[in-house]
Amino acid sequence: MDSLQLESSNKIFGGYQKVYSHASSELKCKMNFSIYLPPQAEGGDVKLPLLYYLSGLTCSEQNFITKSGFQRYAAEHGVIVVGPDTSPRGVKIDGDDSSWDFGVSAGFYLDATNEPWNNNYRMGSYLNVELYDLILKAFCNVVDPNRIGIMGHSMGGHGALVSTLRNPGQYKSVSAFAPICNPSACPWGVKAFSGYLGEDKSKWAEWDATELVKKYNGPPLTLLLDQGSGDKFYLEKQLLPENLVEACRSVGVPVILQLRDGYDHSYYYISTYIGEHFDFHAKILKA
Ligand SMILES: N[C@@H](CCC(=O)N[C@@H](CSC=O)C(=O)NCC(=O)O)C(=O)O
Repeated sequence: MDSLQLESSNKIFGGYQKVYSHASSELKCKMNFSIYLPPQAEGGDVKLPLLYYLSGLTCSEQNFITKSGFQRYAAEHGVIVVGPDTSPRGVKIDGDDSSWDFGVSAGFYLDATNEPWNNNYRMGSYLNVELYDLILKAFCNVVDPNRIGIMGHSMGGHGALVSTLRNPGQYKSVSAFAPICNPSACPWGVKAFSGYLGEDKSKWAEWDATELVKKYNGPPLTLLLDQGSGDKFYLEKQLLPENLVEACRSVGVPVILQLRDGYDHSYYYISTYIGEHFDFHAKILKA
């Protein structure tokens, strides 16, 4: 683990919540990620399932580990959980900090093709290749490479869905809280995709779950979508889960949409249902 620097380590529910930093070659900057090692990882003689959690706009790796309470469920199920940051950090591109929904902490888990973003904003390759390989190598004694799933929230829900649909078989289970389901058709997505990918909408479709699912040709997959009915971003049509459900149904990809009465977009909502998502993933990853 020479290339990893331990930033923090705290005991919680019998395991350890750690944060590491490393130099990313894709993003050309120093990045943090979190990893929860449940008590079952102690000793390193059992290989455990791994879940990625992708956070939303304005987040770092800290929001999920301090606010969701997921460690209780990860410890119960014996699942390792990794949480990357949401964008490159400290690369200083003009305009990267002028709004909260584009640039810093808003990397959208894609590979930018438009200048000046294309040099650093490569979160798609960072997550699905660089960090993925680094985790398998650095934690090879405890991670089972055949039992990896992914989940996320909002922009991170979009990231979880597109990562799964673009890389068939890499993630065996997927779920999302209040995901941005059809970014080509909502204000957040139009702003991000115009900036990172340019105006050619055929490139947008490559990073849009509602478009990708229509062409999915991989192992059987059930998408678990979770949505609070009182979420202001849902009501403002930033999230559009119904579009993804309709696309799934049109091609026969199983999808579950859980509508949660009165819940908003916050970590109060996520912490209420995170246990159900661990049950969903554990059932698939431990089958
Ligand atoms: N600043 C915004 C609200 C930002 C916000 O709600 N961010 C969400 C993710 S939104 C989609 O990706 C979040 O997870 N925030 C972090 C948290 O700890 O709650 C506004 O002004 O509305």
